[in-house]
Amino acid sequence: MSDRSPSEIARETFKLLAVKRLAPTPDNYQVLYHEVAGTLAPAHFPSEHLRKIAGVLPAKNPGQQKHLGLLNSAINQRSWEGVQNALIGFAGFGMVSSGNTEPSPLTPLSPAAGPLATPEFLEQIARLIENALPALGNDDLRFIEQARELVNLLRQPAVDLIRMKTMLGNFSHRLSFTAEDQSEIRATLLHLLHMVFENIAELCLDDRWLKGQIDALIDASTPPLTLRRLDDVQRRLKDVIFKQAEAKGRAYEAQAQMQQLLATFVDRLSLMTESSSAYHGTIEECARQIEQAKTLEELGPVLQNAIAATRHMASETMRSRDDLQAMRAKTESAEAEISKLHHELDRVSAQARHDPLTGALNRRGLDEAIQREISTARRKGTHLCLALLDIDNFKKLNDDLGHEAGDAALTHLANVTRECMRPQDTLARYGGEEFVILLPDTELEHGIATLTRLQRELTKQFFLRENMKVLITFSAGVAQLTPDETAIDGIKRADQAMYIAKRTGKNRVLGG
Ligand SMILES: Nc1nc2c(ncn2[C@@H]2O[C@H](COP(=O)(O)OP(=O)(O)OP(=O)(O)O)[C@@H](O)[C@H]2O)c(=O)[nH]1
Repeated sequence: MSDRSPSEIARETFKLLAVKRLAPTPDNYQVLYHEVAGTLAPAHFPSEHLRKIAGVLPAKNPGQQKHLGLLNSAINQRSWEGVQNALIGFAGFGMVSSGNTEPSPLTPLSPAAGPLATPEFLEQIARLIENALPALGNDDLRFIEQARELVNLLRQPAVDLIRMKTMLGNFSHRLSFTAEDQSEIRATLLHLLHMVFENIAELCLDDRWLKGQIDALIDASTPPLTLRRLDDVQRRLKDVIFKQAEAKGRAYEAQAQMQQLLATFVDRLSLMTESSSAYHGTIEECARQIEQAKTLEELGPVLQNAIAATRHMASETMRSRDDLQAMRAKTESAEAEISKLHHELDRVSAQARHDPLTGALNRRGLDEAIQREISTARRKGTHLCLALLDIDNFKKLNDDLGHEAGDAALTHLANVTRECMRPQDTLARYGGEEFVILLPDTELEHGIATLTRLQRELTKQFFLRENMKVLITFSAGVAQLTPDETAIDGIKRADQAMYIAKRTGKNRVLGG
């Protein structure tokens, strides 16, 4: 330790700074001071560098400003501990300050919290978990409980991050199992559904309509699934169930008819047996009396008896024959009625929700689809467009090329439209040569663009008839449904726009 006075040491230090050509900074001065004084220099403290860092740190809110102030004063005091605390405080701003119950982004959640662990960020994780839950089903009660606990914890004003980390880890572990289970269950259910369809197909080999529907069902329920395709499965299945219920009813009816016929037949048979055994008895008795008769007078009453018994027997037989004939006629007429019903049913069920010619939905199918789309759009707050298109000069096409060509042109249009549509769009045959397209989540401008694209597509994909390229054009009206408009009003607006498109030259798409 030097015995010189501090002012002497200071003078010596300044000389040394000059000799060593060092800048007279506080750090350099301090180091040389201790060298001259022979005292132990404290560890180097990079005040200048730390001040530079403090200078570039953001001070966007009072919390950051406060901790920057603390940092600067710690640098001035050359306190590593103060610097460390100020930096941790700066990084973890965003917790409830003492004495204040309101969540505040100004104070740290905990020393371990990073700058992202703000209440907003934690709320996002809580919502993510809540939104994911419905997709994972309700089977695993422990999993749901765990998720709820986690969501509650995330929403607490002062989050224990260590506990949250452990719970998030456990949750994510369980989530992976549950998600795997769900995917397995889905695949197995689909497999079962296919088996059910195949089984129905086996049972109705003789019914071409049902077989066609079953093939379509198997096709529509093959992944990748979309809500639209599942909806198609549902509608087709309803048709199949309807038709099978009717077929079962018919089978019961035929069976009851048969039973009645057999019962009458057995009745008649027993009556005839009774009458014929009585008749045989009478005839045998007559034969015995004839054998024993000695005179012609004795034979008279016996013959009378025999004739009466024979007449009775003949009339009984006639009655039974008439009854059976009437029964047969009744059965035949019932059979004819059933067969008529069968044909009617074939026609009705084939058209239950799909148009048999184009495969598009029919009016009934459209009514259901439109109601569903309207409620989805209202629930999600999205836009729904309805487009109504009518083929131009279709009568001429029919007249020039024949009705069959007209049918083929309708099918062609439906096929090209389906190719152009998104999976969530719906095509329905509204009338003879009129179609409706439902465009969910679509604003008017995009609805019009979609129909214009379909027009262009039809100029590329010609309808071919006897090696002739026939251009099919249409006029269309598009309406975007307003929040409280009914399906009928929406279609009416689209129809009016389509009508104007026809009146103003055809082959046009107009907004309604
Ligand atoms: N081939 C066929 N023709 C049909 C069908 N449904 C309706 N039609 C015919 O479509 C034609 C429609 O004729 P119009 O209503 O005069 O319409 P258009 O000839 O297209 O005239 P614009 O609409 O003014 O362009 C009629 O001749 C109907 O017989 C069908 O399923 N198949």
